[in-house]
Amino acid sequence: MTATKGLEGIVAASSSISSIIDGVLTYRGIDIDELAEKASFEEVAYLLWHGKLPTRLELKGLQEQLDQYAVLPEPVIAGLKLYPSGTHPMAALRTAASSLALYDEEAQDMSREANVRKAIKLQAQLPTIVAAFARIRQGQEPIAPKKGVSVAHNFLYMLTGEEPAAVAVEALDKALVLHADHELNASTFAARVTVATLSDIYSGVTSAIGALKGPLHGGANEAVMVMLDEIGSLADVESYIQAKLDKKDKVMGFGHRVYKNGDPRAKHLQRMSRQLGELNKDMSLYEMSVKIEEMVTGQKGLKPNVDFYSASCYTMLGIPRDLFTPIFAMSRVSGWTAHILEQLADNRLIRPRAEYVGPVNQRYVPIAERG
Ligand SMILES: CC(=O)SCCNC(=O)CCNC(=O)[C@H](O)C(C)(C)COP(=O)(O)OP(=O)(O)OC[C@H]1O[C@@H](n2cnc3c(N)ncnc32)[C@H](O)[C@@H]1OP(=O)(O)O
Ligand SMILES: O=C([O-])CC(=O)C(=O)O
Repeated sequence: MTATKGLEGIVAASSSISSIIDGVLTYRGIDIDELAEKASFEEVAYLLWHGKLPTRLELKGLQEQLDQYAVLPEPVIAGLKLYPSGTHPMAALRTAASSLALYDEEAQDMSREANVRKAIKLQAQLPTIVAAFARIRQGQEPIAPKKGVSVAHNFLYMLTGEEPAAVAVEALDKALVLHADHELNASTFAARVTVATLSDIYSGVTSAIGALKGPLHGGANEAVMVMLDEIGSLADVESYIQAKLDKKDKVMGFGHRVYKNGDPRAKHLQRMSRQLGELNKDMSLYEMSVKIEEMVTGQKGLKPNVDFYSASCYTMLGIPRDLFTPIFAMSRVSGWTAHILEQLADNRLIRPRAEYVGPVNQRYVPIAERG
């Protein structure tokens, strides 16, 4: 038995949710380029869960369910108020998402019908948690969700208490579409491993949030912004990035386990970053990002991934950098839950083997003889 480090190239599940074939990403067979231009996030979530685009009536039904479920149980809000100051929003989201199960009477109901309902509940509630926590940590009261508006609109409204600009809603909606699913990435795998023991959907999503938090995965979008803030200006990009490349340090937001010729989502976010810069009449973050890309791609051949240009986009939308990964989670929960439903529909425990590389033929030495 020989281990493959990081399971690179190992096919660990069959799935009909999203595919990456020859560098092309599809959700249920539809090219992400088309979905990014034409679909709303709610349509995409429905597509991921049900394998087909919704009719007008089905979309209306989903909107009504999202409206109904977006309100958090009072004890979950009370819990958010107890977290210590300085708690990272991803840690808060992980804990609060887990606590949702305590107040859902059907948390342990493993029927498909109940699990689809819980997928919609989680989709509705995660944005409310992120926005509520963002306000609570600043000493503000959370804002109740609005009915009849999109996830993107509602999130920006709950964050600021103001009606968001149409252009901001459109940009966030597209970002949510682009982040919704991505085959067997680390957090989705974590979700599938968890529910494959027949644990509940809340446990699966809690595992996934924990896996997304790390900077090699979803946490990279925040790390990109930390880097842009550290650099500070276009004039300082060259020396900063060159020093990183010379030391063989990783430049966050570049490289990918699967895409070697570029992440198809990055171009949409790059375009969005340029457009938001033009709109804000401040091209500095966009220009810094482009310069970083020129250097990293030029010298290392590494291309930007989904986390690179999303950082400048979210900042130009006025979103604090430690909310970037929670925003990723509030989109990806659609994909996680679609994968959980798929796993449970044809379940088998996920339990690979390890290649043992430790000592052999050792004996127990009584404690008195151990020196
Ligand atoms: C939503 C997402 O999860 S997208 C990914 C988000 N993560 C990041 O942006 C973090 C930065 N990128 C990385 O750490 C990696 O590219 C990962 C984690 C995405 C992929 O990792 P792996 O497939 O294991 O690639 P691995 O780390 O083995 O890299 C291969 C080589 O490219 C180098 N490399 C990979 N990414 C980078 C990077 N961002 N900056 C500099 N060098 C890099 C590695 O150092 C390694 O070099 P070596 O062969 O000389 O040792
Ligand atoms: O697929 C991966 O390994 C990471 C990624 O891009 C994602 O989860 O969107």
